[in-house]
Amino acid sequence: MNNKVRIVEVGPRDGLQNEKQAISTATKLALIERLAAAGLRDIEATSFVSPKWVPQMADHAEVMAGLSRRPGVNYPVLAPNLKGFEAAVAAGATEVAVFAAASETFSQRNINCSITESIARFEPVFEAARRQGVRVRGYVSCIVACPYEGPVAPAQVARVALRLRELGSYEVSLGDTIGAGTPASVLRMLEAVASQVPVARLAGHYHDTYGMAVANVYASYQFGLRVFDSSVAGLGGCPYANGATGNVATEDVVYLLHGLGADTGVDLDALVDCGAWINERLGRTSQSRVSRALLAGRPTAQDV
Ligand SMILES: CC(C)(COP(=O)([O-])OP(=O)([O-])OC[C@H]1O[C@@H](n2cnc3c(N)ncnc32)[C@H](O)[C@@H]1OP(=O)([O-])[O-])[C@@H](O)C(=O)NCCC(=O)NCCSC(=O)C[C@@](C)(O)CC(=O)[O-]
Repeated sequence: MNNKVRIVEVGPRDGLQNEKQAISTATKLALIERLAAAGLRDIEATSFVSPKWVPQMADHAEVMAGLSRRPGVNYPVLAPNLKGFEAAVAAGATEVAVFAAASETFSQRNINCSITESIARFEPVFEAARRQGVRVRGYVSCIVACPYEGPVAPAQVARVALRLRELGSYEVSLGDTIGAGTPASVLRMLEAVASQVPVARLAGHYHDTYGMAVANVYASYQFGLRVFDSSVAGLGGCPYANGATGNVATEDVVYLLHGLGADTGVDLDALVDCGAWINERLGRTSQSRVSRALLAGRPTAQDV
């Protein structure tokens, strides 16, 4: 079986979008550059959403203008509608991500419209993207549970994922937004989604609120997924769920996958240094267990 895994690093976007403190554009760019130097080839750089809704991403055009754009590295951005798409492309984006939810209430709170309305807003984005040769990724949030509605039916996740795929998403990323999933609930969801969308077109995007994210990555890898979203040092949080933590830490995903014999192309030591650097900048402690262990000089599975 294919052992190549693509990691989509979402730290500069999902990880930073909820940070209340001011983070300079220079710091964001330095983070992106360090991630690229550590071997990440897909780095979600920013989002072209309303600065009234997400002030931390208001410098999206400056971030895009300042990228060093290493060959072979993609810098996708979020775009919730045509306005965001046009601004993203004008800023030099060659890949965008639209984001829907499997829960009506979450859709309303996150993007101020119903699921059906969100799909209608995405249609012109896909059309424009096709004309301009821009790749589009689709996200589905609340793939296991919604902070307002509780458990979400796997069939509903499959419906939204299929619609995003039919519209032209090259890949659909499945977001456990509040990190409530367990391998059992994630696998139930994956079985439903995989009956509509090929596994090779799916990505796992798991938050770590309940400490289950690495287990969910493992279960999904065994199921056949080969693309995972993660955030260096586990940066992030969710504004819609009290106490929700960030994405699964990239360091933990890389350590897990390398232990399974998978090839991520990521240099774990350089990634750990990058995580330590951004944590120091933000005054945070790492959410990555692997990073904490390595920085404390503990032996790795390769040593013992
Ligand atoms: C989607 C909207 C814009 C709708 O917001 P709205 O208020 O319904 O939009 P509107 O079309 O009525 O426009 C209202 C104002 O927003 C402006 N506007 C309209 N569109 C844009 C745009 N693209 N960029 C900049 N400005 C925009 C528009 O020009 C207007 O400006 P005004 O006339 O009041 O000055 C808003 O709800 C929004 O920006 N929401 C932010 C959502 C967000 O970024 N959430 C976090 C990312 S999703 C996520 O984290 C989950 C994920 C992907 O990681 C997966 C997972 O873990 O589940």
